[in-house]
Formats: sequence, structure tokens, C-alpha cells
Amino acid sequence: MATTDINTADTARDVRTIDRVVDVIASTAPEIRTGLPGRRVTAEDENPSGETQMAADVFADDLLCERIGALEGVGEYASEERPESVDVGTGRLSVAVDPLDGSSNLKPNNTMGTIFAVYEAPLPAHGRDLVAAGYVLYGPVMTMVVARNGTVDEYVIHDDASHELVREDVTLPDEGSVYGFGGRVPDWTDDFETFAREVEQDASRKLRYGGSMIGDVNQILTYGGIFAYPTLESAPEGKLRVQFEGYPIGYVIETAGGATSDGTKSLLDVDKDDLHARTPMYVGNTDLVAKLEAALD
Ligand SMILES: O=P(O)(O)OC[C@H]1O[C@](O)(COP(=O)(O)O)[C@@H](O)[C@@H]1O
Ligand SMILES: [Mg+2]
Ligand SMILES: [Mg+2]
Repeated sequence: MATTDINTADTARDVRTIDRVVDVIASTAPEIRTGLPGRRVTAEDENPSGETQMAADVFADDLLCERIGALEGVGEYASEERPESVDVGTGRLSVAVDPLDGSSNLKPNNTMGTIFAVYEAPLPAHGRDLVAAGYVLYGPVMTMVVARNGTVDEYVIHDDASHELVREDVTLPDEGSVYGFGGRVPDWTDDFETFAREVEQDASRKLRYGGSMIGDVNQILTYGGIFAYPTLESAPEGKLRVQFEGYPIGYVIETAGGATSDGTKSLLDVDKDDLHARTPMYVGNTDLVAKLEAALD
């Protein structure tokens, strides 16, 4: 009986913490966006994945760390931009963030996003420890997609930092009509290239690729289809990171009724214990992801 009481109290606390994290992501987004124009330059350092950081990456990370770290109920904060996770409190939940996804799109002024993952476990956590995940998309309109409690909702974020629910219970359309595949084509494996050519041959589908994973995934959530950042000959683990990109996007897409894969299994079942580990990513409609897995088999 006592155990049940404790679990119930913990769950109620976690729900409140998740709501606070979502509120902070939404209320910080306009500030991140406003801070971008002067920060389209490279920072002095590389991130832990060996990539050049933009000043905007560092700015967004600092803001999010300060605000999420101040929330009651959060114990750890980690991001793509810092080598180790930070102990920020005594809470049970950990928050992992890709402060700016697609920041190389800053120079040509193309879409970018902020991705967040809330885990009920210390970091690095497992995909099955996720209790909420989502992202902000800095497009012509600032939108936020949140997966929690088994559903996906979409919000518009206003300049005054408020957010408004615009679509409830978002699911992938049954007939997928777009596709987008990352990496250099000569660097794709033969099996993936064969699959990609097959997808292209279907007259009901169009290429939609913008070079920011979050923008490309949001198109899949909107129109259905398939996005991949595949295994490359030069990078068998692909480019994208498990804790900050693979797991949260896996959680959003699967909660929205789609499927995800690392080539053989759901992204949520990927086992990696390094905070900055990478994984190939394939996400989209169930039939297309099943075909992809069969093609790579
Ligand atoms: O242009 P590339 O090197 O193929 O990389 C594109 C991919 O890299 C990313 O920009 C990686 O994310 P970050 O910008 O967060 O490092 C993805 O959004 C995108 O899918
Ligand atoms: Mg990213
Ligand atoms: Mg990033």
C-alpha cells in the first residue's frame, strides 16, 4: 500500500515537472529565435561530436540549461553541446536537449528546431525511459509538437511566449506522400540506395529535404512518408545522436502512430550507453519503415 502511495505521488509530481519543461521550452523559444540574427557565426569550440558550434548553439544551450535546470523535479540536464550531463537538482527526471537542430541552416536562413526529451532515469537513459518528448520548429510560424500521455499535440508559439493548442492527437496520414534522405548519395550503402530509388519511383511521392532533421521530420508528421539519415559507408552509425535526436523523435513518431528504426529495430530499443552515441535513423509510415528494414536485411 505504501509503495502504491509513493508511486502515485511520484507520478503526479512527474506530470507537473513535464508540464513545466514544456512551458519552459515554449516560453524560451521566442527568445532563442530573437537571439539568432547576431549569432550566425561559428563559436570558438567544437561540440562533443567534433562538429563546429555556432554561437547560436551555445546561446540556446545556456538559456535552456539555466531555465530547465531551475525547475523543481529535474535532476539532470544534458545537451548535444556539452560533454557531460549537469546535476541541476534532486528531481527524478532528466532532460536532454538538442538546443538547435539544423544550426548549419542558419547561414542560408533555412528551418531549424529545438528538440527535448524527458527521461525518468539518470543520463544517459534508454529510449524506454522516456516520459515525454517534442520539439519547436522555427519556421515561418513557430510551432511546438509534444508527445506525452500517449498522444501528440501541436501548438503555435506566439511572440509573447504564450502557446496555443492548434491540433490535438496528431497522427501520420495513412498515405505517405513525401520523402527526405540525408547523407551524400555516394556514401549510402547499396541496399539503402536500392530502397531509396524504389521510394522515388512511386509517383505519389515527392522529395522534400531541407537539411534540418526536425524540419524534415515535421514534414513526415504532416504529410506522411519517410525520412532517413542512414548508415553511411564512412559512418556506419550515421550522424544523428541517440539521446538528443534518435530517442525523442522515435517517441514522437511512434506516439503519432508511425514507425521508427535504426535499420533493424525501433529507435526506442537502441542500446547505447554513451551520452553522445549516434544511430542511423529511419522514421515514417509503418509500411515504408517495414520495407526499409526488409531492404537492409
Ligand atoms: O548536412 P548534413 O551534414 O548531412 O547534416 C544534416 C543533419 O545534421 C543535422 O543538422 C544535425 O543536427 P545539429 O544541427 O543539431 O548538429 C540534422 O538536423 C540534419 O538532418
Ligand atoms: Mg540535431
Ligand atoms: Mg544541434
